Amino acid sequence: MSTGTQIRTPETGSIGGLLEPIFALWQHLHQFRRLFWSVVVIVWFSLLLGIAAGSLSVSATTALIAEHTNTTVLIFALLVAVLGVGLTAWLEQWFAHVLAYRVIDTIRIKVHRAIARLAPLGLARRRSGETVTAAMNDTESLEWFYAHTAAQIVAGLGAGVTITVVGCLWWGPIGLLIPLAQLLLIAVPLALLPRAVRQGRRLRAAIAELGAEALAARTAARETLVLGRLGQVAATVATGTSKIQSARRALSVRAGLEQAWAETTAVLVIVGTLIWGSTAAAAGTIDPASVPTMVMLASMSLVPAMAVTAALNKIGEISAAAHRVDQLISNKGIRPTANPELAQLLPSVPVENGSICTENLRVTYPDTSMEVLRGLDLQVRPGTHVGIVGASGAGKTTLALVLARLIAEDSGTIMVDGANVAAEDPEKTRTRLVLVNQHPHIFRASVRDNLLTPEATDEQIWSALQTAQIADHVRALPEELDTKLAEGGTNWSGGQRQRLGLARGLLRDPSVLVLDEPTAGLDTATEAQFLRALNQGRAHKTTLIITHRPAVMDRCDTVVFLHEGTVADCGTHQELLQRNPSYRSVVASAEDSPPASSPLEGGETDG
Ligand SMILES: Nc1ncnc2c1ncn2[C@@H]1O[C@H](COP(=O)(O)OP(=O)(O)OP(=O)(O)O)[C@@H](O)[C@H]1O
Repeated sequence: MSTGTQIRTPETGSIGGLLEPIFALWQHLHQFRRLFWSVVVIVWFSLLLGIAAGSLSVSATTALIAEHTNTTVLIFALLVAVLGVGLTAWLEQWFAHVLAYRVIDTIRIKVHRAIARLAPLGLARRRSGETVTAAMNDTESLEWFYAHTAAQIVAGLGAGVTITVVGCLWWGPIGLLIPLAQLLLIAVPLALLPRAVRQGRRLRAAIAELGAEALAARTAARETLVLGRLGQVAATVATGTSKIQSARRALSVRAGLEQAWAETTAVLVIVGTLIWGSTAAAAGTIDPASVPTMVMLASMSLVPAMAVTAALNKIGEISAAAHRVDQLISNKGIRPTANPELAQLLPSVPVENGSICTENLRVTYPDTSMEVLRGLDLQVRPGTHVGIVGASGAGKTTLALVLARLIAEDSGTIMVDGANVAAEDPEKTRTRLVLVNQHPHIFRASVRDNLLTPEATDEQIWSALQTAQIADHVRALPEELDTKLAEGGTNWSGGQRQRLGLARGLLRDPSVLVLDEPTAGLDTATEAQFLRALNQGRAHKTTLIITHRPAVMDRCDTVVFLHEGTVADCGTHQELLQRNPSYRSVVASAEDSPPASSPLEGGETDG
């Protein structure tokens, strides 16, 4: 079963593939750079204080055993260092998480904006649900980077350099062994980074795929049962789960190896220092009392590298999640925006409420090369009811989407009410031109709230419900307009949901109403009543009706016949039937096919 998930996750991992998403993550930090550097300083202090506390504890113990006079100073310094460790640990947790939550909040907003940009494409391809599942999981997993990785790597490297400098000042050139030991410690995690990236991508892709499958199984629950595909769904879920398990297993094996290497290296460094210190003490080159401190310092000098290793351990998975989020955020979709310069260049034309004019309109969907609208010229006179007819794939819905400014044109002009829509905010155009989908979304809210026009009076609401042929049904509900609907409108039939969607559009009373297959879920009698009511309710107002139903075509003032993204013909239904054989065959095939109905998911059609 394919997921249709929007985000691609290449299987190959490389340092370039790792660095690009990590760089994108750094960019999100820019806005919070002060907080970030505060965390770096806190972690840096925390690491150094830890090293100091460890070393001081050994020095103090040695001094106590040797009954030196300066033990009080050492014990006091140790206490300060221990308190410092506690304080910085607390501050690190606090500040690092504040930083992480703030950055994640901004990413979440960017993800939501990206989804809003892509949703109109999702309307046509019904894939936004998968995108949301993947994007939200991936975004959450970035918390680890901002809270436990980014500042820790920078501070770890900084503390490593500090220790090296101190070591060199103290022991001379022998201090240069410290960075060598640190490099040795992080050598394996660094060498395994490309593998970590590959494993991370495999895991994130498997998680997203399973999420998408779960969503698809929920959406297609009825088809699954009716067509006896329950076993297949279970098998798909089992395959997805085992893919996640195998990806996690590979990841743990690698992470375990890195950890084992780090710990072995640390032990080797400690043992090496002990042997060297004891030999030097025996030879009388150094004070034997300084050997324990030296060993402790050697082990503590690896703490920053340990911190870097721990952070590198997760970096592959983080990079994969970042890659997916970045792909989503940077996808521009084809959402139109206003061009204010155009507004100044264009001569002001008289406003004709309800007029539509397109010239040489061209639209191509992203990630495809096929032009869907190919130089479409359309003229709609104000106050007319116009049918948009064409074979499946002719571009009817695409025309509706571009008119409603949900997707952008490649080129060409669109004038609505005499105004060039490219020059104005799409939101403004949508106050004058309202699109009603064939499958409207029903919110978990009252009928009234579902109409999405809070300022409407009860009288206006009932009139819209009446025109949409749903008033009787609402009147029969226990609390009429205040009756709560289930999420997705699952306690209503498909036809009822569709009529509620129609009422939404009618209530807005725009100068242009675009209806996508408004009667597809209605029986013939209800369709006739609806068309009569629509003619009365929107007399002298422009209505574009995308339809496959001959009865609707016949009621329209004009029918625009689309063929392969252009206007092939235009006239009344009867005129087109007489003169256009292609139109005749489209109408004939519509008559032959059973009435289109709403999807089975979550409700039944009453058509
Ligand atoms: N989001 C999308 N991405 C890529 N191609 C798309 C997308 N939506 C639609 N298309 C393609 O654009 C063409 C026109 O689709 P459109 O939905 O506008 O046709 P239509 O005339 O409304 O068809 P129908 O009567 O079957 O609903 C089709 O070939 C379709 O595959």
